[in-house]
Amino acid sequence: MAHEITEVRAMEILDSRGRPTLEVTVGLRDGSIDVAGVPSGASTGRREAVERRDGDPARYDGQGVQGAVEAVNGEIADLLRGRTWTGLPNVDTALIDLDGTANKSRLGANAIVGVSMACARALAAASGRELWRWLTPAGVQPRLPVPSFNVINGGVHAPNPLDFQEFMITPIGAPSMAEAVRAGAQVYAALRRLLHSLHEVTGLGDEGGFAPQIREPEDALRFLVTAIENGGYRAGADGVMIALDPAASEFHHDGRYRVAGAHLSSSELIDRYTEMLAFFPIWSIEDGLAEDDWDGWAYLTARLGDQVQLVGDDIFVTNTAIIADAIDQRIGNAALIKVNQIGTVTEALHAIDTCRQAGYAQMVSHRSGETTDTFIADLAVGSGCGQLKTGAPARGERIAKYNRLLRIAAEHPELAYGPCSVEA
Ligand SMILES: O=C(O)[C@@H](CO)OP(=O)(O)O
Ligand SMILES: [Mg+2]
Repeated sequence: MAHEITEVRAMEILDSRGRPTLEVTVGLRDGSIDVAGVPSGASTGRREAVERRDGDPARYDGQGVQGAVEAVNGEIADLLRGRTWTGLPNVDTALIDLDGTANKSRLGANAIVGVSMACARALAAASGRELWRWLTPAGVQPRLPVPSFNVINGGVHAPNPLDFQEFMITPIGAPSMAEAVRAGAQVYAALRRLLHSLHEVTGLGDEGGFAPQIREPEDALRFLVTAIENGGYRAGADGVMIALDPAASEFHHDGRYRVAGAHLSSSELIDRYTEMLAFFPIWSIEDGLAEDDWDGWAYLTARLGDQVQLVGDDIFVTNTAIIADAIDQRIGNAALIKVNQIGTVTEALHAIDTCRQAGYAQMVSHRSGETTDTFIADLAVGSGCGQLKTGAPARGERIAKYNRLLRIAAEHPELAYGPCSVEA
């Protein structure tokens, strides 16, 4: 069904790091009106869609988004308003064409993604369906995703010497969404008690995980296993497993990986992962190597791809063309899906579909800078991908997503839960 867009506007709001971002409102002739908050990354891939920042040092240290706001209120509103649109792909294609660059840098990916998300919401409302249901592609079974809670933060997300960025706990063995969230919260509480007892600081990183003053990744893994057990769970496939996002592009310099003072080659870092897999219940490693190290990734995938999920984030940037190349070259076996990394909802759904066709798993993801927007919870459910990472079970902007999942689960007991997207 076609809809006339009658209203498109944006304003500057703050994200969870206290940096400006956009809130976009889209309204339709039938009266549906909806809003989206735009997230923002810190460890960004080189080939991501580019967010537009003002650069005026007098405003928010040059981080303002007034230019992107003006792009929405001006050029984009002029394009969309007063015209009838047959659906979101139609709107998203028009936005891509209007921008005219390969990386959405002219209007700004932050401007475009906000419009795309708000439009999706307004169109869903007009159809009388919940967003997750409206987002579900034909032939796909929606499902509740297993959550990965980022409970120890390092890298560029925390002021500690830990080089690996994210240490997540995934309640693989939980029987339901509600029990998975409960497990996340119990282990998080147990981890806080453990760190206190060790006189470690329990200050938080950008995604709400603790930021202890440790530097060896294995120390963080030991903390996690102890916290899982202290929280009353088994560390393993029938209980709570561990997912890592080293975000290796951030510590890759001059062909070497700098981990806790050591300068490792790709294969030495892969050896280190192999040892970690032998000693700890790790089921997923994201960005285990840098985005430019495709040879290393090929070797990593050949060595560990049948034992562990290998997720491409910085290397794939939710870009269907790059993912298709990676599939051809047997690089990784899963993709992280971030809507703002590619810039429109339609393209993110396309990336998910490309993965599904090739048997690559998909994990929908937040950004380290977030608002209380819960779009990704609906996207994770609607796409049927089976996996979502959205930070610690703490801090409002992360909790908003987990609480949205709890609400969907409570209202729809018919929805399956769990991480088996590839077969779905
Ligand atoms: O690397 C990542 O996966 C993300 C989200 O956790 O971080 P950022 O948003 O800073 O890119
Ligand atoms: Mg990542």
